[in-house]
Parts: sequence; C-alpha cells; structure tokens
Amino acid sequence: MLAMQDVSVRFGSVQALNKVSITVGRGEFVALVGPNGSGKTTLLRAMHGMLRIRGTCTLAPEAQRQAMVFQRPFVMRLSVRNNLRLALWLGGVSRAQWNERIAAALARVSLQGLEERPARALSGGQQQRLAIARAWAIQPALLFLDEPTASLDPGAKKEVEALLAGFAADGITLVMSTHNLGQAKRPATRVVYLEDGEIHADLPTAQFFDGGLSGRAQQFLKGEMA
Ligand SMILES: Nc1ncnc2c1ncn2[C@@H]1O[C@H](COP(=O)(O)OP(=O)(O)OP(=O)(O)O)[C@@H](O)[C@H]1O
Repeated sequence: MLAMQDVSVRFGSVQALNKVSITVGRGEFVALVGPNGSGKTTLLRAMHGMLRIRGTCTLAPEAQRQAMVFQRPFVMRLSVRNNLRLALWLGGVSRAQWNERIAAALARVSLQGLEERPARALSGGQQQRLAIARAWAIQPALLFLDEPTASLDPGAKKEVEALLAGFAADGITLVMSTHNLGQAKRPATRVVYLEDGEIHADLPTAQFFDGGLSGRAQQFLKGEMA
C-alpha cells in the first residue's frame, strides 16, 4: 500500500525524521508509539504527502484514496453538515453524491439528527466522531489518524476504538499515532516504536507486547506499563 525509503524531514535545526524506512501493507492496522516529540505526527504527515521529504514514498494506486484525521480537524463555527460538505469538496467528491455520503457518514458515527449544529456545540467525543466522519466520507482505502482519542473520556474512547475496529474489518488500511499503549494493543496488527525521529522497533502487536523488544523500545514499554 505504501513504502517509505530513507525518509528524512527537517524543521530548521530539528531533525524530526531521520532516514525512516517503513512499509504499510494492505489491510494492516499500524500503531505508531513513542515519547513526545519522537516524530509520530511528522511521520503521519509525511506519509499523507503534506511535507517536503528527503527520500522516497511510494503509494499503490488505491492508496491515492487516502484521508487523515487531524487533532484539530474541523471548522468550529460551521455546522456538522457544512463540515462534511467541506471535506467532500476538498476530497473532490462530486456534488451529486454529497447528500448520500453525508447521511451514510453521520449514520456510521452515530451523529444523525445533529446536521445543523455548529461543531463547537458538540461534545468532545462527538467532535472526534465528526472528524472521523469527515475522513471516512471520502471513502479512503488508507486512513491516517493522529492521536484519535487524545483527551476523550473512557466512554468516548471506546466509541472511537469501536469505529476504527469496524473500519479495519471493512478492509481500510489504518495508520494511527497514539500515546495509549492499551489502544495500540487492542486493535493494531503491528506496532512501530519511534524515538528521536528514528524507528527503533517494528513488530507484530503480539511480539511487541510479549518480550520481542530490546533496547530503548523495551525501556519505553517498561516505563509505560509500570
Ligand atoms: N512545524 C514544525 N516546526 C518546527 N518543528 C516541528 C514542527 N513540527 C514538528 N516539529 C518538531 O519535530 C519533532 C517531532 O515532532 P512530532 O510532532 O512529529 O512528534 P510526536 O511524536 O508526534 O509528538 P507528540 O507525541 O508530542 O505529539 C519535535 O521536536 C517537534 O518539536
């Protein structure tokens, strides 16, 4: 689906990614973990084609249909419906399909009936589901998510996790950054540990959590689980 080879990203004097090589296969659910500032968001943005990179990033044809759920993704003063319209317009979806896509997306994330409400008047959990609806509405084959459950309460977290598990079951390939190792463990098929802009571990989930780690990744896991 996606292959990165020796990708580096620099912001001024900060080397945010340093010769990162990673592949994402069709149908995988990859969790990116690591300390603050390790490069998770930068890697997602580089994969999504938002940054000038050194190195190469190759996409399979269907991976051109991709979307990203950002941490602050929508226009607060716009209604739920207009946020979705905006996403569909930006995603190049023809206007004739908008109503159908909006209805399907709102049903998928359980926001029916809230079409006219301004995004700012939604709860945190509803806002995050709107963000996910915006990405899902363009029918991506590849979906990137940047800390999709940050600052949500346990109930809202569970709702988002259930949505993502449903997307994976539908065959959408997912790459998600998270600070929540439990969340990486539950739905992800693979866990990638980043530190200082480099990948220190890239393992199937079971192996990642079951003694397959060494060095800094192992120390991180121990610290987080303590
Ligand atoms: N636009 C930018 N301008 C300057 N520096 C940046 C920019 N974006 C990221 N950085 C720096 O690049 C490094 C990696 O940041 P990044 O946001 O990718 O890390 P992260 O792992 O997602 O962190 P967090 O877990 O805190 O969200 C950090 O040192 C950060 O300060």
